[in-house]
Amino acid sequence: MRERESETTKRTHPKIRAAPVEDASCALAACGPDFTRLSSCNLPTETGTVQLCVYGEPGGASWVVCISGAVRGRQSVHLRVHDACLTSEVLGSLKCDCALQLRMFQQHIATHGGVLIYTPQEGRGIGLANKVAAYSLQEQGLDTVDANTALGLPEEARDYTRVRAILTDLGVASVVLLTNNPFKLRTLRSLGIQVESAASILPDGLPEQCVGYLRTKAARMGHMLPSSRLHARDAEKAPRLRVPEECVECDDSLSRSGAAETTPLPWGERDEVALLLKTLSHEIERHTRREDTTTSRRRPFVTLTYAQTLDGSIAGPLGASGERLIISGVPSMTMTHALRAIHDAIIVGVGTALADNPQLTVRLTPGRNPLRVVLDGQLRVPVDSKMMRAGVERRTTAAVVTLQRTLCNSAAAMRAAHLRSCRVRVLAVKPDERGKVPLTSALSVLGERLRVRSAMVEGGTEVIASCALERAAHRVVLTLGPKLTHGTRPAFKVLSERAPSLNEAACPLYGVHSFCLGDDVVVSGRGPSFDRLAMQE
Ligand SMILES: Nc1nc2c(ncn2[C@@H]2O[C@H](COP(=O)(O)OP(=O)(O)OP(=O)(O)O)[C@@H](O)[C@H]2O)c(=O)[nH]1
Repeated sequence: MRERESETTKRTHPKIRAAPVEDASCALAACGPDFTRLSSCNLPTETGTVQLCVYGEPGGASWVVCISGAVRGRQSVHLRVHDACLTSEVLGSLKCDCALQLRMFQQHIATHGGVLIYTPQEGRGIGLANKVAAYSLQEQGLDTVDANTALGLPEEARDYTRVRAILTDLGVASVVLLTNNPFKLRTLRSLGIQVESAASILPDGLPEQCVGYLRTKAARMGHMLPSSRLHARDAEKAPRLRVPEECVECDDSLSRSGAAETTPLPWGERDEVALLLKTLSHEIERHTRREDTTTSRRRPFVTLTYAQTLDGSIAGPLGASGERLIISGVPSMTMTHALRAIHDAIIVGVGTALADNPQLTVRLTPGRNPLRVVLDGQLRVPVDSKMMRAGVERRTTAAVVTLQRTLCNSAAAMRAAHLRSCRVRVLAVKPDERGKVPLTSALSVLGERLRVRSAMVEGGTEVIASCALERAAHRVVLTLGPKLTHGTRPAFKVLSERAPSLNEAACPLYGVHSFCLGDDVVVSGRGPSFDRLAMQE
């Protein structure tokens, strides 16, 4: 019997147990020198003849590779890393889309050439017996993620080190990865595999029974799936994707063509999100150049970004239950992560840090995490909150901007020392007339002391309001989620002490542009700090 059995499962599902570790096909030793090509042949298939190679180590599981066309020394080879799913591919299960994706990619490489790596990592690496135990828990109402964890198993146990060894053996120079799964993209890149871009792979004719699984993959595992596919009644007859902006991370050309007639392009090159990212990167670069040459102030470029419902509620816990209000869909969340990745810092107020305990990292797209900054006049942020944790990184990953007078208090000074010992930078500024940390002072100190050149302001209500009142934003990117919440969480506080009138406080945006992203609408415009001259130089 497995020793690390989940206590939860024992209590709530006494008959369902995780299988012994040996059963899990993921229980593979680290990829060593014994992992080699064992055999190969030409294989005629329904979709064309492929070169079939089997890789493995003595006594280990087989990694099956199908190659179509010439790939040695080639760039942009179309690659799918497909993990075994016996239930779907052999038994015809309708619970997931694995078999359809596999067949779609086989058809794709018959036309375009490419490499299919079929891995023995059944059940996302937990093995067949455990996957079936997880299915059994799903019959009792758990979703695919909770079922794994209830068994005491990780939600994701796949290891792609062998993919690198296979591609090296095949001499593939770089790949276009066909997946909807950002985890795969991140993992392959972190292994040093040259992934030039990702394209999504969305088969037509999805069975209604797999919609719940897809929905969980999108909501809990960050899969890039357009919302049109996530409604049971639409799944089967869902049209191929029509609009590119429905899938941000991955290009959707495969799904639009259905039968894979077109070549996947680098993600989002043509779409609105890519344009926004490009514009913003350009503006940040111009702003930085101007600040470096013409002023000693060094105030960062500021992008104010947040999501709100149609009636103006922003994200965060609601009421006593602490249930989170989710506003935007996965494509918009992905856009937010891509925006984070092009900024040096991300700023929130201490209220948000305490209420939401956000990570503020880049997880749904590739890219570097920004410096996480909290405006915290009383130094209340816990050192073990997610955004303060430095992890294994050596560079400064988090900073707190507090008030000079707070540091005169000995208890607060000790908290500051504790934060510093955890590699969190503590900076202090003078208070504004309300006794709070002024956003513009925080920006200046971040620019001057930490060389922050661009900052994204994400919330909460007070910081958003300060951004407007202090006219600090160079650009605003607002996501509108098509929901009504009865005004439970108003986005803006009117800081009436400082603004004689609402009209005086309101700052207009210029060059406003909007586009649909999944079910959401994104509105972007230049803010009051935008400097046209800097952009023209
Ligand atoms: N543990 C578990 N594994 C599942 C379940 N349904 C499918 N799988 C496995 O999930 C793996 C495929 O992973 P997915 O998450 O469906 O898709 P992906 O490969 O990560 O992403 P794509 O590249 O977009 O297909 C296969 O190994 C399946 O056996 C489930 O409910 N529980």
